[in-house]
Formats: sequence, C-alpha cells, structure tokens
Amino acid sequence: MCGLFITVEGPEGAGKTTIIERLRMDFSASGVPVLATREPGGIEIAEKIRTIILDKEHTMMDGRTEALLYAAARRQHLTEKIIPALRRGTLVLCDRFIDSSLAYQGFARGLGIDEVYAINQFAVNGLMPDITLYFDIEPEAGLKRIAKHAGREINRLDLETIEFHQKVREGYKLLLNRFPERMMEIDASQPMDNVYEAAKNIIEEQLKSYETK
Ligand SMILES: Nc1ncnc2c1ncn2[C@@H]1O[C@H](COP(=O)(O)OP(=O)(O)OP(=O)(O)O)[C@@H](O)[C@H]1O
Ligand SMILES: Cc1cn([C@H]2C[C@H](O)[C@@H](COP(=O)(O)O)O2)c(=O)[nH]c1=O
Repeated sequence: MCGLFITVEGPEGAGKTTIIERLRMDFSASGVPVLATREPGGIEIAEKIRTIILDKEHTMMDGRTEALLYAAARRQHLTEKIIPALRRGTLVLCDRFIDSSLAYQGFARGLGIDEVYAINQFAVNGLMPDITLYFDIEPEAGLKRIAKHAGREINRLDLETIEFHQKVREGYKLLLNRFPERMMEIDASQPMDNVYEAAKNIIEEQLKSYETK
C-alpha cells in the first residue's frame, strides 16, 4: 500500500469533522492528493448501514448486532474507497475507524475490546491506520459543542447516558496504552487553531518520514 492512512478518533464533539475538512483543504491546496472520508459511511452501502445503526427509533438494537454492522460498513468502505485511494498514493483522512468500535462497542457497551478487535480483524484483514490522532475532550464539553452546532442531527449514540460517553473516553485511554506506536493524543479542548496546528504537524512529520523511506 503506497498512501498514508490517518484516522481521527475521539468522543462526540471533539472537533474531528471540522479539523479533517480544514486539513483536506490545506493539503489539497499544497498539492498533496488527499481523500477525506468518514465512518460509518463514506460510500453508498456504508451510508445506508449508518442510517440503520444511528436511527433513534432503533432502541432495541442488540450490542453485537451494532458491532457487526459497524464492522460490515467498515469492510465495504475499505474495499470500495480506502484501499483504492491508498494504492493511488493518496493521503487518506478518515473520521473514525476501528478504534471507535473498540472504545464504543468493546469498552463502553461492554462487549470486550478483544472480542470486538477480533471481528474487526476479519473486516480489515490486517489493514490498520499508519497513525491515529486521538482528540481528547471531556464528554460534557463535547456534547455541549454539538448541542450548539446548528444543523447537527442528534443520533441514537449521542442519546446514550453521560456515563456511557465517559466510558467511551476511558476506552480510548486504554487504547492509547495498547497502541502507543500509532495513537497520538491531542488536547481537543484547546482553541480550534491550536488543535489544527497540532494535527497538521503530526501529519507533516509522517509525510516527511514516509517520503524518505
Ligand atoms: N477546538 C474547538 N473549540 C470550540 N469549538 C469547536 C472546536 N472544534 C470544533 N468545534 C465546534 O464543535 C462542534 C462539533 O465539531 P465537529 O462536528 O467537528 O466534532 P466531531 O468530533 O466531528 O463530532 P461527532 O463525532 O460527534 O460528529 C462544531 O460546531 C465545531 O465548530
Ligand atoms: C465508526 C463507529 C462509530 N461509532 C459511533 C460514534 C458516533 O456516536 C456515531 C457516528 O457519528 P459521527 O457523528 O459520525 O461521529 O457512531 C461507534 O459506536 N462505533 C464505530 O465503529
């Protein structure tokens, strides 16, 4: 695989989507081929799965069903969009990936990080991100941001209890210890420009070491 695969993770309202869009525009303007995409979604089949998972009416959805649907959406997104882009040498910026499943379904939902990792290994077939930027924020602060964000639809996962969102953050902290070689933490409670600069610097460093390989 030739391109660089960067994922951005974190609790709700950490600023992932906003910063990815700014990175996409800036890298693209400086001539770097870049693709910004998201999970669950990014392509038609996965966007349809997203609608099913996040529908507020689906309160009866079983935790394992939820985990399998995220993994299925991921598989299709990888094969149809991410892998072809990486083969073309593109910088891929993906809003959430496998670590969301580990933190939300594995830890917060209580299915087990190892169990959810196993079903996801079947989905990704060994393809892991080169770098994962973890945007850290207290869930209360992140949820306040999205409540203020005009036009941001509130989905089934947003409506989970504050304890659930705190467990998501705790889950991410466990993952930082588990994958120190690829996961890097950024304080996302900082002003937007600082978060952006921190993310951009890390990616530029990666691009440099990648070019010298
Ligand atoms: N560093 C920041 N400081 C203040 N507000 C921010 C910051 N970053 C993002 N925001 C604002 O917070 C809101 C949520 O941002 P964004 O949608 O990028 O978060 P997200 O991490 O993608 O959320 P989710 O995963 O829940 O979709 C937006 O209104 C955005 O403008
Ligand atoms: C990929 C993935 C996502 N989730 C959760 C996290 C969020 O609550 C929603 C996605 O909404 P966003 O506004 O696009 O962030 O889905 C999850 O629980 N597990 C996953 O694997």
